[in-house]
Amino acid sequence: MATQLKNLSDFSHTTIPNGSPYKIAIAVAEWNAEITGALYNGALKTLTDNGVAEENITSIAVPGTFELSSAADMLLQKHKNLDAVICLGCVIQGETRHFDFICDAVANGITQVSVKHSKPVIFGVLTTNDQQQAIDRAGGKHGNKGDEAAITALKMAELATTI
Ligand SMILES: Nc1c(NC[C@H](O)[C@H](O)[C@H](O)CO)[nH]c(=O)[nH]c1=O
Ligand SMILES: CC(=O)[C@@H](O)COP(=O)(O)O
Repeated sequence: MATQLKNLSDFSHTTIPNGSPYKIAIAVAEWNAEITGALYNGALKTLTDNGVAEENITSIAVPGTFELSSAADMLLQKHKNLDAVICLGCVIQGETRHFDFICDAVANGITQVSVKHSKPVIFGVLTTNDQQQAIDRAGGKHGNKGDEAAITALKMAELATTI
């Protein structure tokens, strides 16, 4: 179902795992900072609301969305006890093909880092046609994708302990 039809931040809230056992990192892109700041605030609140201790959350900033996968790799390399990394960014379509290269690179990069480390690396990246679509998904009428990324991190962290 498309986001247009639903506020996805409401999904599965009844089954969010208790986050108290987990250590989570958040990497956030500085590009489109108003949007990524809102994603970050949503993710942070969702983690702490669900029991993740503040001292168990590591936050770092990177210049742009393109840098998120290498940042996630560095975090997982350095902090072996992390249970998940949440990557937050916002790429807005411009006039050229730049958008496609960044989106492809970050989606593939995050997948590769996740598989390399066998750890959840969450794709909390907005890839929108315009600024309004981004606003709508960063605490606007379609919810906050930062919340969803945090819930996904908790679900995947729990899955890793049960598999
Ligand atoms: N245009 C957007 C960018 N561009 C910057 C790249 O992410 C990257 O930092 C640069 O190419 C250097 O490697 N980043 C975004 O997050 N959002 C954009 O819309
Ligand atoms: C990611 C983009 O498409 C954008 O920020 C770059 O803009 P442009 O393609 O107009 O150079």
